[in-house]
Amino acid sequence: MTDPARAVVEDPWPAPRARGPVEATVTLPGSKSLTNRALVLAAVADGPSVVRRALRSRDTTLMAAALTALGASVDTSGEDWRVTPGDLAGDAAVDCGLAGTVMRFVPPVAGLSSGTIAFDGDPHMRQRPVGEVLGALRALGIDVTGEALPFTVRGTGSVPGGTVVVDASASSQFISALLLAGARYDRGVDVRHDGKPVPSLPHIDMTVAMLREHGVEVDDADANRWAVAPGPVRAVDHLIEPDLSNAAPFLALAAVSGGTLTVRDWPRHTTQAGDALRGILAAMGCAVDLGDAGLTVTGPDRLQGVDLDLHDVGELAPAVAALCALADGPSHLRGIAHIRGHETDRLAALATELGRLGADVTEHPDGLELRPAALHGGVFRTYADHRMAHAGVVVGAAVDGVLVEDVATTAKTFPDFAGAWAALLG
Ligand SMILES: O=C(O)C1=C[C@@H](OP(=O)(O)O)[C@@H](O)[C@H](O)C1
Ligand SMILES: C=C(OP(=O)(O)O)C(=O)O
Repeated sequence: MTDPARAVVEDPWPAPRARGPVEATVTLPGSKSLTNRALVLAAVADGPSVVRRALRSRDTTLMAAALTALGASVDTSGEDWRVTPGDLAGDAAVDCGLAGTVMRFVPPVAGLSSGTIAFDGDPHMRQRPVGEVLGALRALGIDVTGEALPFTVRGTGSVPGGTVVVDASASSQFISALLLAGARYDRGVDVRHDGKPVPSLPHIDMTVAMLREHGVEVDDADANRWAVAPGPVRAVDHLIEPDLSNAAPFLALAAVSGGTLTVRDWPRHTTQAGDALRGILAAMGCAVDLGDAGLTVTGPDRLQGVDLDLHDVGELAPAVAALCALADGPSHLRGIAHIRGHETDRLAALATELGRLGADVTEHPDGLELRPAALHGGVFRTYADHRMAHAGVVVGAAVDGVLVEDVATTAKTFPDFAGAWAALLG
């Protein structure tokens, strides 16, 4: 399959430097996690629906294409995407790209089709974990061949369902995947986790909340158990919130420049894990205010180091690590062994690339320690990881001569990120 993010990069991007306090208000594109859940739920629903202000990025267009391959009709021509469920009787191929949500959320839907569905993706996607999901689908009565990409799902038009035990310590997406389509299985699904603690729990809460919006009965009263009752998934329209995790580099810009940045339309109540940025930035010394204009962050004179457990919000680690590398005091980021299985091994990548720019970093099995050091320019490699690019540009805003390799990899979740970033820094 094609892998645009891995193209050889001749010209790394000179990350623009903040020459003074950045003062700006930004409107961010929609949430990847909300958009891709809304698309899956729409495809298994009992009628047509609309995903308003859908994020248009590589991960979400791959999801739309995957669901189309499975027989749904997804009209992505406007800002609001119209989804009409449909039955698939033939064979199909699904390109997962580097999208965890496509690789994990679509196979449980493929089990409901009546065809042979072949899954593959970018070269690195073959390394990312999915075997627990595939094993669970087999236990629920689906014919699945393979333990990782490439793998094949043979649907028979219905899935028995039932109780299944998985070890979701590598990714919360294993649980979300089994819940999203579970109501359409004959006996529903009763998913139990057995293993080290599940990371990114807010993302499972997001899945449960959205299922309930669709009229699906979910029992999550006990820790490490989620039961979805069999029944129809009601068609409902969704309005997608801005992507709060992708707000991280923008808010970080206020933090490192001593400026003030407002992200418009920041929800007062949300299931997005990225909302944790408010507490994280406050702990680093920023002034944080959630008001009618949105979320406003003002950077301090001196950025403080932090000791944080990011187990629930691992996807924020790259931008937070970049801030810690620029802080005045030592930092320890813990609880994030699972991010070694993200778009790249993020702990190794951050230790290597921040270290290359002069940061004093120690890599631990489950985190990073960073101590104050004088950073300098150089090439910051991104390993086809959008959030590595976010880390690189944050350092580049504060340090002369940082060149970010393959900044276009940000297209995974953010259209024209480099353009939006450059516009802020003039
Ligand atoms: O369900 C989701 O939308 C996500 C869950 C999390 O995955 P992990 O549990 O693998 O960290 C998160 O990091 C990812 O960016 C999006
Ligand atoms: C881990 C991430 O993505 P994915 O949905 O591909 O797992 C991420 O966006 O940080």
